Amino acid sequence: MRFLPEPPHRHGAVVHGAAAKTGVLLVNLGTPDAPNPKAVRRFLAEFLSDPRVIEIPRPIWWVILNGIILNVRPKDAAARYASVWMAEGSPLMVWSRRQTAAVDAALTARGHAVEVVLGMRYGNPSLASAMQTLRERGCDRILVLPLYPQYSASTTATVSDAINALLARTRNTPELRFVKHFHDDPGYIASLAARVNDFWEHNGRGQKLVLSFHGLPRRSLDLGDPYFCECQKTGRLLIAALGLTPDQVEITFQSRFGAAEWLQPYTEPTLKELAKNGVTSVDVFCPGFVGDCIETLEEMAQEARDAFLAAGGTQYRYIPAINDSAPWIDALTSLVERHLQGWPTKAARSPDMAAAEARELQVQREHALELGATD
Ligand SMILES: C=CC1=C(C)c2cc3[nH]c(cc4nc(cc5[nH]c(cc1n2)c(C)c5CCC(=O)O)C(CCC(=O)O)=C4C)c(C)c3C=C
Ligand SMILES: [Fe+2]
Ligand SMILES: [Fe+2]
Repeated sequence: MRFLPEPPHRHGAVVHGAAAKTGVLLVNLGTPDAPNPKAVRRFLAEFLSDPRVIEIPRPIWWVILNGIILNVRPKDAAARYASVWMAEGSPLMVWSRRQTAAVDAALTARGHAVEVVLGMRYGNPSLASAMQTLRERGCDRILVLPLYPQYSASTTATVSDAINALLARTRNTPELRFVKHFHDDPGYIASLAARVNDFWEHNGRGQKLVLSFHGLPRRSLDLGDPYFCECQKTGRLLIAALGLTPDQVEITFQSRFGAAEWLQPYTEPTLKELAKNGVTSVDVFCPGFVGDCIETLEEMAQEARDAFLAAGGTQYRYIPAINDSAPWIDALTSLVERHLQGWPTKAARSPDMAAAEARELQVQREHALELGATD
């Protein structure tokens, strides 16, 4: 077993971690580095090789992935990514970065001295680089918060898998906490409701509100994954917060991938059905995505719109995700704060103490160099 290099530290009289800090690692799925087939292929190869995502026996899946999917999908997906790419990059990256910076600032404003970084499960910035950043900043306690409100093995559990795999190669491991989900968090629900109400205030209300969640293979539900039920609960709570009745809303599942049955009802067929049944205007919102990304901006705001209008609908409006809206940043900051309870996070250090810590860090670096550290 080869261990990852340890950052500079000191033995003996100085207690390890005397100046240990608390880190917060926000994690999202990840996205290609560029909207071109090569970058998309690299991203999809990593993502779709994860056995938590595709639960098909490896030899069979390897042939399908490398023989078909990675030859066909990147070109088409690159064009779809290009259609939503922002000046600063992929929407998922842009919103994740803004959320990270905003939570960092909000925690500081609330008096916490913690390090907040962003890591992506696939692609960049990798979880390895994010964990390394936290180590270099002296974090010996780390709170990991996957930015998925609803737990699923294919999204949330694979984050803890990856972090634990990194720690399995680390000698001096940090103290760790994982947030499992926040599908029923009152602050999250309130920020969803605020987004929808705000949209309606400015644009009026459509006949139906469609709440579309990312899908999963139906089999995951049968095997005990709570994702489906958590989506339903988020939907129920949001409907209540909006003061609506269930008949004014459809809860659906999008982004079906592959030939197997996925969670139902499917979003696009439901939209077509609504149009055929005389519903002419719909408002579409995706509560499971805390930031807009290709799945919302391309699939929901473009593809699904075309399908609804082609089926006879006349007005289709996509309501943007909660992104960096003030209520959501506030809710996310409170969520972090709550999960940090019991860990020292306050910046209650005098300038003298800060100077002493800086000197100590310098001594530790020199000491490590004497010992021949190379990192
Ligand atoms: C919100 C939760 C998500 C679940 C659950 C989820 C499951 C899941 N996804 C795929 C396949 C793909 N997903 C893709 C993009 C994508 N998926 C999520 C979130 C969930 N996925 C996000 C936030 C994104 C956007 C990434 C971005 O760059 O913006 C893609 C890539 C896009 C495409 O080619 O269509 C695939 C493929 C599976 C198989 C799965 C569960 C088994
Ligand atoms: Fe040491
Ligand atoms: Fe997905």
